[in-house]
Amino acid sequence: MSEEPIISVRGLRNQFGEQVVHEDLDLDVHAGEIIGVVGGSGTGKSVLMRAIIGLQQPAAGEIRVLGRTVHALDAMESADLTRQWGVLFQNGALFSTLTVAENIQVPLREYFRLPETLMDEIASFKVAMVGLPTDAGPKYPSQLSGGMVKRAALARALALDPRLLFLDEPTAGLDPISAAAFDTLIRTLADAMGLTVFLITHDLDTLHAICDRVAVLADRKVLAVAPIAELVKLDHPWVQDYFSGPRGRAAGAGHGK
Ligand SMILES: Nc1ncnc2c1ncn2[C@@H]1O[C@H](COP(=O)(O)OP(=O)(O)OP(=O)(O)O)[C@@H](O)[C@H]1O
Repeated sequence: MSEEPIISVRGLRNQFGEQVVHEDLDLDVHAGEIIGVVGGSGTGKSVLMRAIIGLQQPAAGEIRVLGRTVHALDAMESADLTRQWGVLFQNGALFSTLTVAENIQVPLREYFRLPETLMDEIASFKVAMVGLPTDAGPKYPSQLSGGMVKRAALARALALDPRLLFLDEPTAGLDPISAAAFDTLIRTLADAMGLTVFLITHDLDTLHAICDRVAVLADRKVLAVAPIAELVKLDHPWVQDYFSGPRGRAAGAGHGK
């Protein structure tokens, strides 16, 4: 693990009017890890992700990503940093009027002027990388299954070969078999590409299967960050309900824990 965390959040405060979502929140994410982010509905997982990628201006605190302070960059520095990460938003729809290949090329066109043949080669490579069949490239999103749409969106998020990947509930809405296959894909790609992954999920199987550590959001903070085996020992009502309730126990048992 590198000396400086890839993501470092200190004293973060986010609020909307009177509603304080985060207060004095700290979090470090280390290079090469898959960190799962969990918490009850409305605890601010998506807001935290949006703050880290610069889409939500915090009321206080500092966020550093890859050694740079996210909310203190000029437009060029910001663009330079932004291309180091890929994002799959919660309802991260593809552009419905573009084919899969064209969707993958959107971020490429934003940053580079490349010959069309090279664009097509890159799109084909990304399609293969996420385990889609070759003929998925010319298809429109409406012609794909839910699992294939997620893979295509992942291919788009990986278009610029990012160092960091942000995923907001990537397996939501998938059947268990497709979800497990998607988990495996994330782990395989993360290992192969040396990616650091910030993964918001409610899916206990995902946490057990692929996360190195899990951050629990509660009481406006990151309550704890640890491997699941340690987290389950935490004496906090939400943590106990979540990890040691029937679904948590079943997911743990399914992964030999
Ligand atoms: N742009 C916004 N304006 C006002 N309130 C917002 C905004 N974005 C988020 N919030 C509020 O911030 C809180 C945290 O929202 P967020 O979407 O981060 O929760 P979450 O933990 O990701 O929830 P879930 O698990 O249900 O997706 C919620 O109460 C939400 O209503």
